[in-house]
Amino acid sequence: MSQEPLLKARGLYKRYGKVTALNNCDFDLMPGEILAVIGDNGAGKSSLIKALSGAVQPDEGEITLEGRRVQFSSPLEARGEGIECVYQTLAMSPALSIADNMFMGRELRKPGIMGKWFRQLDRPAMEKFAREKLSELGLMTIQNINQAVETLSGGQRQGVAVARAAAFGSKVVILDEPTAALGVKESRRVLELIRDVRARGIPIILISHNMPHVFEVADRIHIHRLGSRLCVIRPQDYSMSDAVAFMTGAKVPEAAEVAA
Ligand SMILES: Nc1ncnc2c1ncn2[C@@H]1O[C@H](COP(=O)(O)OP(=O)(O)OP(=O)(O)O)[C@@H](O)[C@H]1O
Repeated sequence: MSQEPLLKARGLYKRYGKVTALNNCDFDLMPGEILAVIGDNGAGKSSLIKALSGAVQPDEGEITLEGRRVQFSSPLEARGEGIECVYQTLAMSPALSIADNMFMGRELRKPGIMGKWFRQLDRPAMEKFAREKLSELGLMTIQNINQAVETLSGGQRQGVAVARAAAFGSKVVILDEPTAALGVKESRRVLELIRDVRARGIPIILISHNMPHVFEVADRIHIHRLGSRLCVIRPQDYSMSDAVAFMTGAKVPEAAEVAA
């Protein structure tokens, strides 16, 4: 690798009692790439992305962003550094509108003399921003920005979550199983969104069990096994069954594959 990783982790450990979810785990995300993270159930994929996005704090190890050491004590801190994560369980407020959901926790407020949290919400500005972002990402099938999220289809909801991450994730967008609950058409749209985000120069970490999706969009595939990175492969060099064999331990990668 000639370039420096944008986001890098070395020697991460995360223990939950007797379970070691991350076991001396390394990780590299290169600028502008779609990196898929795959692994068996319980391999530690979610623990890894939670550590990278501030949702859990590793017990040991080091994370660097653009060469600078970072320690996130919450997802809010990671967001402040431009790392946005869409978790498996979409963190949305169903009763709130699309625009409100896009801004959750960082609402725009009108200027005024009062303290920040007492100032009036700037609804027109938030709606304008949400509309612009959704249209940038080709999500204008959503007609009404004030529509409650609970009235959207699964695909539209996922689209809003991805749009939110893409809008605010200035450095890294992390998507945990973004197509898991979706139909064929809706999955397609989310895969297109992922490519759109990359086209804007923002790298994406995609956690997925869906091998065809992974092989379709990923530039590289990080294979996670027993709490750490087993190897990194390029989809054009291996078949899906090779990847599954690595994941499950049925096949052991060569040294060269580990360093890819
Ligand atoms: N909060 C927690 N408390 C206790 N154990 C946990 C916790 N979170 C994760 N684990 C354990 O850590 C291990 C790794 O879990 P993790 O969710 O990271 O795996 P995963 O690869 O994302 O799995 P899946 O594909 O099934 O979502 C598992 O054995 C899991 O039971």
